[in-house]
Amino acid sequence: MLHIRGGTVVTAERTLRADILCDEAGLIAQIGPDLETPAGYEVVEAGGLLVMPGGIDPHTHMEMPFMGTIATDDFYTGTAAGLAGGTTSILDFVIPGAGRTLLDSWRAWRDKADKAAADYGFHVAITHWDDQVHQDMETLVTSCGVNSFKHFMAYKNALMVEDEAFLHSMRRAGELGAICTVHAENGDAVAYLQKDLLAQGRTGPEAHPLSRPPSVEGEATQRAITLAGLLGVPIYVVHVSTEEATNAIAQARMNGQEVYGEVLPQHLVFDDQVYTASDWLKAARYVMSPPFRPAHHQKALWGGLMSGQLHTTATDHCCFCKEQKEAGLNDFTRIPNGTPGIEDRMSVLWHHGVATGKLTPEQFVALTSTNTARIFNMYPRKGALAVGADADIVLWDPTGTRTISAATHHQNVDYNIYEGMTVTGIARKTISNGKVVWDNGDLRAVRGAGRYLERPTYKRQPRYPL
Ligand SMILES: NC(=O)NCCC(=O)O
Ligand SMILES: [Zn+2]
Ligand SMILES: [Zn+2]
Repeated sequence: MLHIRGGTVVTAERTLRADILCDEAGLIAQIGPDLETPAGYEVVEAGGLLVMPGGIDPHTHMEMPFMGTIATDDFYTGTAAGLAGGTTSILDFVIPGAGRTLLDSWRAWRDKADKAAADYGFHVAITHWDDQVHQDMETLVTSCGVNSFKHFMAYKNALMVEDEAFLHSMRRAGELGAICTVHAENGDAVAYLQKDLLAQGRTGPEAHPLSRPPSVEGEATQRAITLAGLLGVPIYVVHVSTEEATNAIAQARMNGQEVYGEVLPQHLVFDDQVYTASDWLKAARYVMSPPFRPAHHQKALWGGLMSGQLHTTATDHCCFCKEQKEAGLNDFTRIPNGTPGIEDRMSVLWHHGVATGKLTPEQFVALTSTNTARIFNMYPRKGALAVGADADIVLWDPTGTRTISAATHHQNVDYNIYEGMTVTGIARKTISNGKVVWDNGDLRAVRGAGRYLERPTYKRQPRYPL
């Protein structure tokens, strides 16, 4: 039981001086100025610190089987690293293996995630369509606490979903009160360009962004929005990385369509120059999809976040070590796609967003926690500092600094994309379900302490006639 004393509470709506009491059940019991410390409560001094809802990362891939290998951060190490950076919940992805049902796959992910140190929920990927998928979607929604499904328009011959199956899935999700999310890149175009580049002898990581130019994302984003619009269902676009996609989302919203966009901090701070490194491994470590873009796209992403046309920040945390990346030494299309970052999302966004004056602290809370909780129907249990909410809280030092390095990070991966970046804005203490789990450098993550987040459905009416 904790008494968080003397801090400045920041929510997505407002900033005020207040104390917070966290009870035995790990819930917020009281918020107010100058509270008395009840008997048996430990005092956590928060003077000079901001007290904010714990971060929620809506896009991670812990121990994901992908491109012939498995991402190295598992549900324990990955969520523990998140706690060190102020993130107290994640939404990960169930990826159905070949021949496995959605339900079996969901159970397998539940087993894997049992060791998580922080709370977690799942989006479930739909990669094809048949009667079993139709049935399992209902079971997942009604009995398994799943209210979101994922669609990959890229990764042809692997995870890619055809438009017809995507439409079936969106209609079904709409009927069930779930939301569809989408990785928007034209997978056919990517496969075509990859083949072309390899035929030209372009085998190195510098060919990766050439195989997935911005227009490939722009087209797929527009297509996803169009298909969702045909059915009158909401759509959430993951890892928006281009001006084209940002504009498509903003335009659709202006037309009254319910469209959400997610941004990764790495797309806000790195450009396509990362692929020009003469050291192969250095460039390969930045191979992720969508790739890093020419610098002008960053301006559009910041603008989208600042104006409210883009809504959440995530990491797409997906770790592959040197030996795994080296699978693509002679062929860039075999480099496992993915970059780490769960530990650094909040600091990088504060440093480049709030400390530079682009975002207010309240917007920071909205973009790192509250909007995700609202979109994926976890609010106000998550994403809020309110009586009755889970006591997932970060005590944030807005002027504290740290230099990011693989030598000191807690992620189970042998590099850090932000290596050497000194950031202002750090998590001094992280509280997960009422327990201090990160205390100024001391990580006290508990294996298995994380709980599965059952997310109820939305009560929505389609906005257009089906
Ligand atoms: N993003 C990435 O490169 N790897 C993880 C899978 C995905 O989200 O596309
Ligand atoms: Zn993706
Ligand atoms: Zn992803």
